[in-house]
Order: sequence, then structure tokens, then C-alpha cells
Amino acid sequence: METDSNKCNSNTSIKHDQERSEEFVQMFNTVKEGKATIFQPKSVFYNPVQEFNRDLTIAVISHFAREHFESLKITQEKRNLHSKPPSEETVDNQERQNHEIPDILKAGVRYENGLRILEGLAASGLRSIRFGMEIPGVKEVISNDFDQSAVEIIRKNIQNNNLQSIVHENYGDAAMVMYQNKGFKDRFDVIDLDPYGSASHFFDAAVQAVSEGGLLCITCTDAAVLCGNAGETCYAKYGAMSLHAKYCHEMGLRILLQCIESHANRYSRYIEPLLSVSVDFYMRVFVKVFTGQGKVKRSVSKMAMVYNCTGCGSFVLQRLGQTIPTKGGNFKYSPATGPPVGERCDHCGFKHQFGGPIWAEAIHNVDFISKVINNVRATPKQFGTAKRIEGVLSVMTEELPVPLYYITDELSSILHCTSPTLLQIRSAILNAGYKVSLSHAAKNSNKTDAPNHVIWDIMRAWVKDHPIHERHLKPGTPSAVILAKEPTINVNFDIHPEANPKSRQQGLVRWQQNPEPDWGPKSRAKKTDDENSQMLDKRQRNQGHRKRKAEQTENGPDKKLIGEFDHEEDEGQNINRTDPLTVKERT
Ligand SMILES: C[S@@+](CC[C@H](N)C(=O)[O-])C[C@H]1O[C@@H](n2cnc3c(N)ncnc32)[C@H](O)[C@@H]1O
Ligand SMILES: [Zn+2]
Repeated sequence: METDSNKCNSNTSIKHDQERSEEFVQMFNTVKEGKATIFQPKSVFYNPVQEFNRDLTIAVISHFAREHFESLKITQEKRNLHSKPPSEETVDNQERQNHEIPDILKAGVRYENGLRILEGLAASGLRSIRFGMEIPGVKEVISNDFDQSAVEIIRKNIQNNNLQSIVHENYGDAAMVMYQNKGFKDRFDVIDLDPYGSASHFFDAAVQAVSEGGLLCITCTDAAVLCGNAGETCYAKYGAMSLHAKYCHEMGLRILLQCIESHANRYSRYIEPLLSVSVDFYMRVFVKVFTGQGKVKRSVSKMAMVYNCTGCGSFVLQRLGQTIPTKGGNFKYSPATGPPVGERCDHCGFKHQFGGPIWAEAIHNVDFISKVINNVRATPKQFGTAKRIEGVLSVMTEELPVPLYYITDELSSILHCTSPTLLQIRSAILNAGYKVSLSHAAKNSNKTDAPNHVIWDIMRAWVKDHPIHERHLKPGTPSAVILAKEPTINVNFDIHPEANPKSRQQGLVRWQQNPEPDWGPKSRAKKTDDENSQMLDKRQRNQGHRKRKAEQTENGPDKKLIGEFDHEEDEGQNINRTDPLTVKERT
């Protein structure tokens, strides 16, 4: 029975709810991205620069969903061929509807046989909510974070966008959530990991918790580590030595793929990269994961070490293993033979650095990417960053599958000469009978199957036409040693008909536009006042701790040790994408 006091309480509570809701709206900014509108408190992470990352992910998963339903259809057709379908009456109507394989998939509708997606590190849930609203063919999105306040915001955002039937918030450690769902029936079709810094500590769980043929979407923002700024940290995190070479952005992607593959191999699984992108301040890879002991045996042959000349930057790959075809379509496996280089570089006489292992196979699936481009072109208004997606992905479809690249300006700077234009150097390579392409990871890059000596012959011929000052020919320097030799091939710089890549002819947005203020990886979200005062207490307690620790060491302060303490969180996040890529595209 309703009493007056109850009435009063319920009125008060309605009033409180309204006040709370108004307070809530005033406390937080609202952010609109794609179809989602979300509350975004300062204490929960948000980086608007990552819109490209989120748009691209939605474009990729949307096509993955289409393929998922196509394969369900094929399986169902095969099953129908071999067995008598149950009569209409025996199948419950609702059941049939839920499991139907529709011709046209809709977003924002729950499909019982659709994708189960986990966003392990969801912050405000923006990405998960966009998944729920924009990806057709979804069964469920679990939007997880281990920060209680973030989970609260996710819950509000789900309600606010009316997505309760598809998106579900979850509070937990991402690794634990994945371990708890690694059972055959519980695995996720798609796992998205988008942490601060490295994602490597999630790989072991992720490769187990993704379904057969499922998709991992992984960001690492510690690009500087992957690009050779701290090779020893890269080894600790990714099991490979990175090099600060001109091709470091692609090498970073290949280290990342190598690392995921080696984690997958421990569970008789292997990866197939769909798309690997190094843009802005981060790396992002999309890989499918499969199971197969036979295929896993080939993994070692897919890996290579890299010899990088410290004088002229020439590079040579050494595979770790060989896969040799035998009779009856079988294979035998053996260690690779080498080394492929002498003690000193053939071209300039300097020593080599040794990096890797890296993934030495294709990093993109061109067929898949072409379909993603077509879908984005068909709905140009869906994504705020559609133009950039089209541009970057188009360059990827043109990329040769050979690992790594030369940067034209770097070749010229070694020889202290002017640079050939993009069309001139590409023409010289093509006219010599080799292939060449750009890499999406660097302007003025030349991916080519031409051997190193051909590249240097082209540059020697260039210097003959564009002589350099004698002061640049100091004995023993790379330029003096390289230019002391005559070219062994006929070099022709006449413009080749295929020298100008299609993506360039079409004027697509292929490279990062001028960065806006605050561009870069964001550090952890700011703490509230309470959390700040707790941190201050801790800081005060620790004051002088490092100094005391350093003084205890026999040889005085160990800068490295202090450095590690100071920067562990942020290490590797400060990639300056203009280094070594400060170059404008040469025409
Ligand atoms: C970079 S933000 C995620 C951004 C989000 N994916 C987006 O697109 O806006 C990282 C989030 O991961 C959460 N996080 C960090 N480590 C975690 C862990 N082990 N398990 C779950 N969440 C974690 C943090 O609380 C933070 O909200
Ligand atoms: Zn050299």
C-alpha cells in the first residue's frame, strides 16, 4: 500500500534522479562520433585523433561480418544437400528467425548467429557502442574495462544509445576475461585490444580466446619501441630486436606480427594478416587466427632476421627456417643456411647491425582490403575519415609483398647528392627490370625486388649526372667507397609508364594531414581530486626513494635504472613520425 511518506519518498527520489541526471549531463562532455553520442568525463580516456583507428576497425569488422555470414550460408547449403531439412512444423518459429541467414545485414539489430565481439579495453565504450550501431550482423559486444568509473560510464552510454540488447558492459581485467572465455563454445569472433602503449601482455590470452578463423584487432602505441628507440625493451616486450632504420615503421609492424604468431604457435594456432597499418603514433594489425599443427610447422620459415648496414643502410634478410616441398604434397623442414652477408657490407665496407626476428611474409590481404575500400566508397558518409581510409588502404593494395623499403632521400643523403624524384627513381628501377611500390608507412619509400647492388648502381648513375663536391668523398666513408665503383647495369631514368602509382594519380589522401593541437598518444586519463591526493601522498612517501636507491649502488647513480623507473609507463609512446620521415613526397 502506498503511504504518504512513501509517496513523498518516491517523489523525492524522482526529483533526485532528475537532478542526478542533469548533474550527470553537466559534468560530462558529450562526444559524437559515427552514429554514437557518448558521455565523456575527463577521468575516462578519449583520444579524438583515434577516430581513424575506430572508423577503420568498423570498416574491417563489417566486411569480416559479411564473410562470416557468407560462410554460414555455404555451410548451411552443404548441410541441406546432405540431409533432409526438418519440416516446417518441427522448427520453432522464433528459433528459425533468429538463426536465419539474411541476404541483407542490418546494423543495430541482434543476430543470434552473428559476431560476438569483445572490446577488452573500452574506456567510455565509444568504440563498442559504434560497433553495436554501425556493424551489421552482430550478436553481442562485450565492452570491458578494469576501471569501475569507466564501466559506469559505459553503462550510461549503452542506455543513452538504446543498445541494451546488443552491447553489454563488463568490469574485469581484459586478460582474465579472455582466459575465462577460451573454451571452444565461449570464444569471441572478434577481439579488439586498444591499450595505452604495448598490447603484448594480452597476446597469450587473445590467441586462445578468439574463435577458429576469428579476428584480432590490436593496437600498440609504443611505436618508438617497435621502431628501434629501445631495442632491448622491444625484445623484452615482443621477443625481437627492433632497429632504428629508415624502414623501421614497417619493421615494427612485422615484429608485432611475429610476436602474435609465436604466441599463437604455442597453442597449435597461426595467424593470417588481413591488414597491418602504421600511421600517426601507433601500429594496428588485423589478423585472423586458425588452428593446424601442420601449418604451425611452417611458422619458423615465415620469420627472418635483418642485417642492416651501419654505413649505407643496405639491408638483407635471413630466414630462420626452410620449408621444402617433398613427394605427395608434403613438406620437410630444416634450418636455413647463411649468413647472407659477409662480415662487412659489400657496398660500403661498414659492419652490420642484427635485428629481428620479423614476420617476413605478406602483411596485408589485398583481396580483403580491396573489398573494404569498395564498401567505404559505397557509403562515403558513414565515416568521418573515409577519405583517409580510402587513401591509406589504396596504397596498401599497391604495396609489393617484399619486406621493408629504401627511402629515396636517405640514399641521397648517404651519397651527399640531390635526390631523384619519385618518378625518376621508380622509373630507373622499373627500366632495370624490377618491381617497385610505395609503402603506406613512409613517404618516398621504395619497396622493391631489386637487389641492393642495383639500387646503388642507380644512385651511382644519378651522381654521374648530378656530381657532388669532392669534400664528400673522404676516404673510408660510405659515399667514397660506394662511388669508387662503376655501375654494372645500364641505368635509364626515362619516365616509365608504370612509375606513377594509381593512388597518387587519383590524388588520394595517403599520408597524415597536418597534426592538430594535442596530436599524439594520450597518457592515462586524469585522476579525480581524491585519486590525485592519494597519488600525492604516495609521491611524498617516495620522495628521495630513487635517489637513496641510486646512492646505495657502488658506482653512484645508475641513470638507466632511474630512467626505467621514471618512464616505464610512457616509454615508447613518444614517436615522432617525422623522424625518419620528415620528407615531403618528391615529384
Ligand atoms: C587507450 S584506452 C581505450 C580506448 C578505447 N578503446 C577507445 O577507442 O576509445 C585504455 C583503457 O584500457 C583500460 N585498461 C587498461 N588495462 C586494462 C586491463 N588490463 N583490463 C581492462 N581494462 C584495462 C583503461 O582503464 C582505459 O580505460
Ligand atoms: Zn653498407
